[in-house]
Amino acid sequence: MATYEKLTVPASGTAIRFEGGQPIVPNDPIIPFIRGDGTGVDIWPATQRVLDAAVAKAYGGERRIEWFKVYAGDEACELYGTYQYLPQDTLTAIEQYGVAIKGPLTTPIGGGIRSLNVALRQIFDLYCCVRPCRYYDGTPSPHKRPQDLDVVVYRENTEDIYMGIEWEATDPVCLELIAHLNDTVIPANGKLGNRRIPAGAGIGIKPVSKAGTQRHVRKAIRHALGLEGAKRHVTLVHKGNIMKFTEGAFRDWGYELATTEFRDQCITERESWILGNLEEKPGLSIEDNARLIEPGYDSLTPEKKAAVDAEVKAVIDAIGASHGDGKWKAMVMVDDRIADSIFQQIQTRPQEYSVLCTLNLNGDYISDAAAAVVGGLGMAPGANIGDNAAIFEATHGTAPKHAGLDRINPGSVILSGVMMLEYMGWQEAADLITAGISAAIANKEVTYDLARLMEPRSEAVSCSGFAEAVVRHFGG
Ligand SMILES: NC(=O)C1=CN([C@@H]2O[C@H](COP(=O)(O)OP(=O)(O)OC[C@H]3O[C@@H](n4cnc5c(N)ncnc54)[C@H](OP(=O)(O)O)[C@@H]3O)[C@@H](O)[C@H]2O)C=CC1
Ligand SMILES: O=C(O)CCC(=O)C(=O)O
Ligand SMILES: [Mg+2]
Repeated sequence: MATYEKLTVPASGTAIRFEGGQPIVPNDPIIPFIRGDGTGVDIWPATQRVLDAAVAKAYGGERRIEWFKVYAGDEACELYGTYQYLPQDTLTAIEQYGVAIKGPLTTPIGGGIRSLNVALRQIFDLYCCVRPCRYYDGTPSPHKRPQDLDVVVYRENTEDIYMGIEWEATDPVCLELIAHLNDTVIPANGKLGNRRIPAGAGIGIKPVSKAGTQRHVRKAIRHALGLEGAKRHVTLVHKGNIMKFTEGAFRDWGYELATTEFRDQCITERESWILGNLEEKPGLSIEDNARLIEPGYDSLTPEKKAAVDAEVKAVIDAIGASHGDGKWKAMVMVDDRIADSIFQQIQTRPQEYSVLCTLNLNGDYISDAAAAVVGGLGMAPGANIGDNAAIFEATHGTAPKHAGLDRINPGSVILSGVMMLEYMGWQEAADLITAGISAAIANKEVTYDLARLMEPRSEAVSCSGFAEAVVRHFGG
């Protein structure tokens, strides 16, 4: 039995345990929660109110959540002492109970502590950050057709520059590292010419591993396998043209996984072109097929032409029988897009995308951008999922200027709670909340962020008022 310095475990309730990466959920799970900094004081109570009411209504007392208050951020320092931002008690509780939910936590810019949010993801190896972005009818949006965007951002959560391995420009270790790189490592590479890291630079390291990439892509593909029609689609989003051995490798390792472990269930975009061309023109030669899939084929060098020809032949030989004759159309399509391009495409051609599988930093940016399309950060939920734990949290931060005013939109944390209920298999309670949110919005009972976008502008309800509206509208 775990011991706690300052926490009191709920008198009743049972721990969720994990088997083979899946949660085994009792009827009375103990769930640790972190209130959060800034607007956490507003959005957490609103969320708890909605989750409890939904569980009570859905299961009539047969199931209930036993909330276990744990501390992080400013609140933790008040209870545990200065600089105790992430006490061991909190880590022990999350480890013991497995599924937790949190409000946002402040991270200072530049110096000061490193992100507690990122630390929690790393400590519990929550390698997938899952952030769905879909439109709720009636939500005002700056976009003409926000309903066309329905994507899930799968953001790798433990690697990339978010690992926080970096050195300040004035740190003697940084100076030593730069000297070593400039004098030994860069010249030894042979391809870096006379490039030098400028004096006075800070240094950050961007690790991206094959194992880290593939366990993440695996979850993204499994997610797509549960979808239907054109939504069975995973896009590997990267900046591999510039960062070839990190972002480019992410793409390559993603395709490798799709075409080995998921070979029977996946088709890549290029493979689909090759098989599609053959279906349209059954006698098509290898060379003509190659010409159709490779823009500028006729201007390529003989070696490059031969490589495209070989690719076409290899695809037809390997999967022509298993995936051809249109069978590939029912499979998960795996393609890739360069990250800057995806930012414009989710605005100009949102209906073409479904699961956006990204590295850590790209996913951070894209999840905020996608949220903006469907009405802003007030409706942007998220989950951090690993094999032995999961922590649910909104995409947004602490929004400090709104803290304590009972006006911020609690929708993102409430929807993160919906994701938690779904993860636990409590779909009936989750559905009540989704219906309640949809109806509250349709009824224009919304917080300031959505009210100011409504035309005509509507009267805003408070944060707690929105929670009450959601509960009132559980029936839809
Ligand atoms: N996972 C986490 O805990 C995260 C923590 N952070 C941290 O939060 C702090 C503040 O970050 P900041 O850059 O200001 O970003 P925030 O996401 O906290 O807020 C930026 C703006 O987004 C809008 N917004 C945010 N949340 C909501 C909401 N629930 N409802 C409606 N609108 C919302 C508000 O816009 P407006 O005022 O125009 O209405 C707000 O001023 C930083 O310390 C940052 O590191 C940031 C992201 C995630
Ligand atoms: O941890 C933080 O302060 C910011 C994290 C963030 O922006 C995110 O997870 O989306
Ligand atoms: Mg972010």
